[in-house]
Amino acid sequence: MNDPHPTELAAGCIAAILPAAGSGQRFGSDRNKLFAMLRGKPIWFHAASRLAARPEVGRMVMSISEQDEADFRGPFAELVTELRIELVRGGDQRSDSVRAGLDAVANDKSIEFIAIHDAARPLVRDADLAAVFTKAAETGAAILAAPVTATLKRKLDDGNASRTVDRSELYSALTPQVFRLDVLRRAYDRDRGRPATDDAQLVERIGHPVALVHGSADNLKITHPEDLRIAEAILAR
Ligand SMILES: Nc1ccn([C@@H]2O[C@H](COP(=O)(O)OP(=O)(O)OP(=O)(O)O)[C@@H](O)[C@H]2O)c(=O)n1
Ligand SMILES: C[C@](O)(CO)[C@H](O)COP(=O)(O)O
Repeated sequence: MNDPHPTELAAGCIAAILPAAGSGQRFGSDRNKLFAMLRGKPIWFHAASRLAARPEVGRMVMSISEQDEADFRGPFAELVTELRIELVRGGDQRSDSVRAGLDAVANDKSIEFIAIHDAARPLVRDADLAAVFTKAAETGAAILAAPVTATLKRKLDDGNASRTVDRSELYSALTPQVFRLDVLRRAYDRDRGRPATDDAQLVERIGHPVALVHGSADNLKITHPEDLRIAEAILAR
């Protein structure tokens, strides 16, 4: 049941970290996929502006690659300033990029929570942001997640056989993933570099439960070129 008295988050108590230092291999462009334009603005700007619009978000930190620095400090500089984004250097793995953002805010006494949001997810809904922020305030760790709707198969042998997987308790993890600062700091301090494709996995490893908050399926991650066309169609509604 939804808590009739959700925990209120103080204005400015969240630092948003946007990992934007990936190589976009699956997108197949010679530039960062986050520079692709969506209704006149780059993908990263759509993602960042939705977080920046929330009153709970007091700091915006984006992890960028060395090769993209000239773009963010040149043609994109006005947009970066408009959203008061602090740029930090990302790393080889997504978690290295998140850690760089975490290090930038770790000693800021005004920050109680960290919201990590893929800069590749331009369509996150404001209502979903409010819901995952509220749940994180209640539990210390919460992520947006969408129930799996397709029938899932596990590949057997070389793919010439398969088995159906029970999907009844399965969700696709989305972002933002929101954690109390001390929880995420502890998870990253304990991280010994084992692969992790999201931050919730690191928090699970220190034994802290991570709550799932129903997220809209249109909070898609721009991964392949066709995802951009889907995003354009959604915004054109
Ligand atoms: N070392 C990395 C890898 C990924 N990311 C960011 O994490 C988000 C989700 O990653 P993904 O969609 O996989 O982006 P890429 O890693 O760039 O894509 P690919 O796996 O196709 O190369 C993206 O905003 C990406 O820029 C990052 O900041 N640092
Ligand atoms: C964090 C994430 O978006 C949750 O689904 C996903 O794990 C990112 O994976 P990627 O391979 O870095 O895109």
